[in-house]
Amino acid sequence: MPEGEEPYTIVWDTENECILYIDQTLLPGRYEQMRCATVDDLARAIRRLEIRGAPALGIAGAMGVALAAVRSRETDLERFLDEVGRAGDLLKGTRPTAVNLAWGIDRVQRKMALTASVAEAKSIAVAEANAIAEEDELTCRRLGGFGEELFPEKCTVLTHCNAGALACRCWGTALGTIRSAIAAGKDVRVIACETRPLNQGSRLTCWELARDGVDVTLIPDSSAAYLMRKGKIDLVVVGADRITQDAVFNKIGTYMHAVTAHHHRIPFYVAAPASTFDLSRREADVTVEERDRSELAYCGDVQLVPDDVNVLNYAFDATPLGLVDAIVTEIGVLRPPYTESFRLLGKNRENRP
Ligand SMILES: CSC[C@@H](O)[C@@H](O)C(=O)COP(=O)(O)O
Repeated sequence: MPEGEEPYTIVWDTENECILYIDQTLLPGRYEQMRCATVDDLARAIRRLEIRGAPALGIAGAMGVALAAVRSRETDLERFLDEVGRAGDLLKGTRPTAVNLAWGIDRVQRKMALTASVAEAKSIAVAEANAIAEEDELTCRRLGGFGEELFPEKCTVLTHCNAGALACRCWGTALGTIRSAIAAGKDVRVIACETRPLNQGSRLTCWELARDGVDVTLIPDSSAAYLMRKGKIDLVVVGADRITQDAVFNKIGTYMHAVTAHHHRIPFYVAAPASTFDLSRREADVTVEERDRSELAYCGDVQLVPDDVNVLNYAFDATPLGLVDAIVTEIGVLRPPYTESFRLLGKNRENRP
């Protein structure tokens, strides 16, 4: 990282062989870099959403494998790889819907499996995790460049959750398209949905856009439909946690925006890297993460629901592809019919690591 610049969301600390990350649960009140030196610490940080957002989870998973590797005292290669494999499985279980986490873990483990010694496997693990992090920045900037072409010269864009710099190494996916449109001289205003119950929209999206001087306005999630009806939204752009053959998984509430945008004939776009595609699966094959009742039942120390009432807290929903007007990737903009676009994307991925 160039001196004087802000830290990336998540980086490998070469000197101390550990992970440094911005704790996203503290924002917007505190902007603090934390250290994570064990796989158990990393698993806890991911479960608590201190590290979150699909591409950032991909980097975290990759660095988690590197962490397990450098901390291991095992000298036999086979037993060493087994130990690192168990660490990978533990990390995969922390967030089952966001496919980038498993993707990052598998990619580093595949490279390690080709090595001839423990020492070589350790250095390959660190190198591959760093490569994934560096590629993420290039990917977001490329994706942003393709995405900005979808923006009119002057527009108001609605986004949900946080698919920004904090959800990646930097720049962002959905917010990357917004940043690229602004960098191209377009006049873009952003409407950020608060994203109940954990408020990634108000806490993170508003924080990072306001800091960049972007014109951003916060709304409750429930205002989106009315603003669309009043003609106040020109397009919607969101990120993704997993894209299957038939649906886009993203933060709970995304489907609601897609249906409403479709009703009002407002373009609904998804921005996601190729690593978020899971084209061997369909919507029905994917486990949607359910989170603790406390996230809905409390606001800080204040109880919001009686103890004996059931709470259902899905972290994500799935939007059928029929509601998605385009998917912006680092390879280009995919348009319906997606069967053909996905075939080309799959071919392109075969030629990459
Ligand atoms: C570029 S990140 C895209 C998604 O990961 C984002 O929109 C999202 O749903 C994140 O959910 P979270 O539960 O905060 O990890």
